[in-house]
Amino acid sequence: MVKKIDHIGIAVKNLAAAKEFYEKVLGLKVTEEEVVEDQKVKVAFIPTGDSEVELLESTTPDGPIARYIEKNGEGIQHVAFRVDNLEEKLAQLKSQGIRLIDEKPRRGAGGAKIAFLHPKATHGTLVELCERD
Ligand SMILES: C[C@@H](C(=O)O)C(=O)SCCNC(=O)CCNC(=O)[C@H](O)C(C)(C)COP(=O)(O)OP(=O)(O)OC[C@H]1O[C@@H](n2cnc3c(N)ncnc32)[C@H](O)[C@@H]1OP(=O)(O)O
Ligand SMILES: [Co+2]
Repeated sequence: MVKKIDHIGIAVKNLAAAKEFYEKVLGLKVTEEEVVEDQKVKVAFIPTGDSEVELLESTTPDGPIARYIEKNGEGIQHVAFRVDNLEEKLAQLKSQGIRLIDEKPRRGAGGAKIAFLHPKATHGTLVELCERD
């Protein structure tokens, strides 16, 4: 079951500069920062009520965030939905013929289990599913 929007993933060129906008201008607070090597990103999480903003800076010129910015500029790169059982959800989507980027859960920020669905299968949005303890 999908529970809520877990986070909105925003691709930025410079994490420090973007953090400054969210903290100093919007008055929000970054609570966690982490490098996720598997995704070639450095992330900062900003809670906003029941969901979070995830700022993403690429750690390499060839990662998904670098490629996204190259094509589109900075902006919303994905929407992440919280699910209670990721493996079960992926099996269901697979049986429905939905194009998955990740057929098995990967390790995301904060130790979450994550998997991406292809934007061509979702009416144009890169969707992340995530399960947290
Ligand atoms: C840390 C973790 C966490 O939360 O814990 C994260 O979030 S990591 C977040 C970063 N990691 C990821 O994004 C991993 C999953 N992403 C990927 O595997 C890739 O970025 C893909 C989504 C498959 C795109 O790959 P690539 O750029 O090589 O493909 P491409 O440029 O040929 O794109 C294929 C088609 O999808 C579209 N497309 C590409 N990226 C898109 C996006 N972010 N949102 C919507 N559409 C997108 C392109 O415009 C193109 O459409 P047209 O053919 O019509 O032109
Ligand atoms: Co994410």
